[in-house]
Amino acid sequence: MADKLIEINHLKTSFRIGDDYYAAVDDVSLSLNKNEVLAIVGESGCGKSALAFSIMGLHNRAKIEGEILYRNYNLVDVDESTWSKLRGKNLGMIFQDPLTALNPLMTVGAQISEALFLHNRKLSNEERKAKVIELIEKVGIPRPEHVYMQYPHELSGGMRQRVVIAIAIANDPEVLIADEPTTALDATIQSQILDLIRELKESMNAGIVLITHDLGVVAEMADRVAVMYAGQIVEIVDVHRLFENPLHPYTRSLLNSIPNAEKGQEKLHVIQGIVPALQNLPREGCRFKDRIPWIDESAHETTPELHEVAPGHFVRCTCYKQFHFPNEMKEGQAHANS
Ligand SMILES: Nc1ncnc2c1ncn2[C@@H]1O[C@H](COP(=O)(O)OP(=O)(O)OP(=O)(O)O)[C@@H](O)[C@H]1O
Repeated sequence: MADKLIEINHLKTSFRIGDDYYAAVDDVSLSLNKNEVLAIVGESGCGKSALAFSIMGLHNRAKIEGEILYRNYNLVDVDESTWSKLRGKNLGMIFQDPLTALNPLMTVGAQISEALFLHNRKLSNEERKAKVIELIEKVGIPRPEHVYMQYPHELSGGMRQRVVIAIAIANDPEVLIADEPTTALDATIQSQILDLIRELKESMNAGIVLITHDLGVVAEMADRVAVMYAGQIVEIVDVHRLFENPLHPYTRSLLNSIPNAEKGQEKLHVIQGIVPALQNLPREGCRFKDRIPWIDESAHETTPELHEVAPGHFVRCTCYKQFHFPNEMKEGQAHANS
């Protein structure tokens, strides 16, 4: 695990629905390296947050199997008292919605101060206050002394998200999980927050797991990308190859659904359908197969695996070899018939 901060092996996170358990994260294996941003991307409902919450030990009613190796811990097995030492100290989390992440009844200063106090009792009150002001400044909030005394509702959405980030980085975590950190913000503020996370990555030496459904954010921020579909990783590769040579049909359809000025009026290829509910997921076979019915059944594996098709480029199921968009097929046939 030389450069690996976290190594996840065969992680399965299942929720009880009725009398049975259903896996929202199913046999996920991946690692997070030092100083990298690993993006987890996929449609709503594909299991991104379930994965993030599993890494942070925040699913108290789910059944979690497999391994999440961090230092000499398997985070799947650690008890709550160990978690209270690790969470917020070694592993920080930036939540999606700053309004629900912050306590409306506590001032900004008190909330950041509490995050520091939980893991560092040695600081005097004055030292802690100075550190809080420094953190408020570090996340780019003007007039830190004034903001120290303010309540969350007195700040704009972008400033509130900066406070959430100040809390997440208060104890210099080496792993930072950012779950859709800009979804609740408008476009200008979104890019400021992304700039801030990028700067923090440089200054903190942290590994960042960035959960997003936005491929624009992926292009700007990620070093490596794991594409998730229906609880499974379907492709993992570095960000350059993801955009230049996407292989899994799901990845290709995600990329083709981005509006692009160069494409002009050309129609976007959008794959119909949605991620099935957990109870309706097929227990075997390629989970994406129903959304690409024009691909021959024999192209899919019975038990799809992640194949390393080039160094560091992994793709699930052999169906990627035969995948094409329906219109490409028509063009191909037209050539064949001419
Ligand atoms: N506590 C829970 N109990 C039962 N099912 C759950 C629970 N949490 C999540 N799920 C289900 O697990 C699946 C994955 O959900 P998850 O929130 O991880 O998806 P996501 O990719 O993060 O989506 P979004 O981008 O909308 O947040 C969904 O089908 C969801 O309904």
